[in-house]
Amino acid sequence: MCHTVAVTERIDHTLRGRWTPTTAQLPPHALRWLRQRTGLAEVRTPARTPAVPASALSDTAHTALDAVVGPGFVRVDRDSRLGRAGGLSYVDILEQRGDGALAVPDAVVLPGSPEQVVEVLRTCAEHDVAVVPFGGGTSVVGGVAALRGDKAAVIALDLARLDRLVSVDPVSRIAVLQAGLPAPEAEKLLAPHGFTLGHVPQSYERATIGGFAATRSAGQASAGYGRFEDLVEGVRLAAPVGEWRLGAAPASAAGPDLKQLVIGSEGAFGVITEVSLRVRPRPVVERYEGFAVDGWARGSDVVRALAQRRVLADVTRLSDVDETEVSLSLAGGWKTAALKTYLRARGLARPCLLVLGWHGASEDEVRRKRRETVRGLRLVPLGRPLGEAWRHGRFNGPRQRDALMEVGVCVETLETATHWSRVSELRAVVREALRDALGDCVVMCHISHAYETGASLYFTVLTARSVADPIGQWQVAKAAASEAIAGLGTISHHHAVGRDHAPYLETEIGALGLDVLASVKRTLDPTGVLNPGKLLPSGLASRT
Ligand SMILES: Cc1cc2nc3c(=O)[nH]c(=O)nc-3n(C[C@H](O)[C@H](O)[C@H](O)COP(=O)(O)OP(=O)(O)OC[C@H]3O[C@@H](n4cnc5c(N)ncnc54)[C@H](O)[C@@H]3O)c2cc1C
Repeated sequence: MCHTVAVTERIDHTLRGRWTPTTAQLPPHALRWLRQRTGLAEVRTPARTPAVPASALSDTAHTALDAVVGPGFVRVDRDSRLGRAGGLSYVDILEQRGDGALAVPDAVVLPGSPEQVVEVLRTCAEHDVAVVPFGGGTSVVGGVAALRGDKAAVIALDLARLDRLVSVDPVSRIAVLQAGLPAPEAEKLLAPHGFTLGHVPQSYERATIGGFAATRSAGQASAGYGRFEDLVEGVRLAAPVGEWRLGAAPASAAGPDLKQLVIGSEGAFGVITEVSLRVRPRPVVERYEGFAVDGWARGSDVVRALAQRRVLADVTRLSDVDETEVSLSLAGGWKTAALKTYLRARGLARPCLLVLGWHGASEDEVRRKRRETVRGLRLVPLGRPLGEAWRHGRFNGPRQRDALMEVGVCVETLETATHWSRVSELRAVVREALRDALGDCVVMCHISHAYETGASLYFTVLTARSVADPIGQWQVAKAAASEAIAGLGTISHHHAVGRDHAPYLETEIGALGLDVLASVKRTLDPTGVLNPGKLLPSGLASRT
């Protein structure tokens, strides 16, 4: 295990003006704590500028694409191409820092309408060009890696120009939104109609409507508003073979729900151009509070009871002992010291932080919902400031990651889900696999999505980054964790499959499941131009 601190340049994740530039600095006490726990020492490894090869897009393909989207919307300049080279996983960021080979698209193509998307796909199929649909580019599973498979070139199909609110049906509470709309813009367009989607993942600032649908995303308020797929009423999909529209009614017995073949298809079957979504009245009151429970077992029992009594707060998030300790250690200051004293005084030897948040149309409604949630649980209340502090900092994760990476930390997350009877076992085996693979490391876990039958587990890992092979170091740990998960839980609760989980998909859906998906792909994308190497393991789509 390497024990180093790498002082590096920062990577700017701002794309199209979205994503607040990093300002977070690690305070000295946090750095001291990290050195103690992971053995960091200090060396300098400045980021290198990644190599950008000449574009392999042929002149004929370029001219044909120009004819579809209009001049200026096929871009081959270095900055446009680099800006769409990969997503935001730890490995993506290492590659963007020059650690490892970064796949750069040969061009960025920006269609202006759903019809143009169909034409772009046909043109790409004709000219042997692979297509990577690109929404906000926040994938953390290699979903937007610019892989060309066996094609001559690869484009990033940037959906930024599909940015309209197409219609609102206030009676049915349905809005049709174009796929390239980033979440904050979608909310701005819905607000004058009095509606919200209530979908707030940590990648909210950059992620798009199409990206949410394509990855089966889950937001922080999933207990109240549902996962993204629960909001989807209908989809409009562009495929190389033509257009497919699905979702005629709120419920249907007309055979299997084919919409579900599109939701979660990760750009491998087609490009989602519009989504009909269930919208809800915007909440007037939001209230967040912190609570503590003693130990993980008791904490997960509490969340299970809430889910099974169907009184989960709209936001329900339980940190394990390690995550609670790290939050308190990194926060520092006299307030944290007072909180630790208070927890000890209340007899909590192994405190786990529980954040609960309720949304409603009035103070009365929120008070009623709160009463129903906390009734009979004997939680230790930590007050509204702690809940508000969580809300205030809830998009800070990526910024903290940048600050940690800057001082030489390997920091990454992974997530899964399972049934309640296996939640604690799954947490234990993943922690053990990560520790065996990484040596000195901190592994934290929380539940942020709960269901009557089970919950998601979200892990964050911190260790000293290997200078010699930072990507290999994480890949070994990720493989160990994925193998530990196989058979006990899902390979992904909300991050999707992408490139990184594709080798493990068969363990979850079986060889027959892979064949079903491959045959759907062959029907919609017969020449296999769409997102090679994502969702389905490479080569599978062409298997007969
Ligand atoms: C810091 C951070 C926090 C995150 N937190 C959460 C979280 O709380 N919850 C959560 O669910 N996810 C989270 N994610 C993961 C990610 O934000 C989601 O997967 C999100 O849904 C991706 O949206 P996007 O628009 O950025 O899609 P992209 O990253 O652009 O694309 C994701 C995948 O979908 C495909 N795709 C994109 N748009 C379309 C389209 N219109 N049609 C067909 N395919 C398309 C891409 O080809 C790719 O395979 C997080 C990511 C980061 C970096």
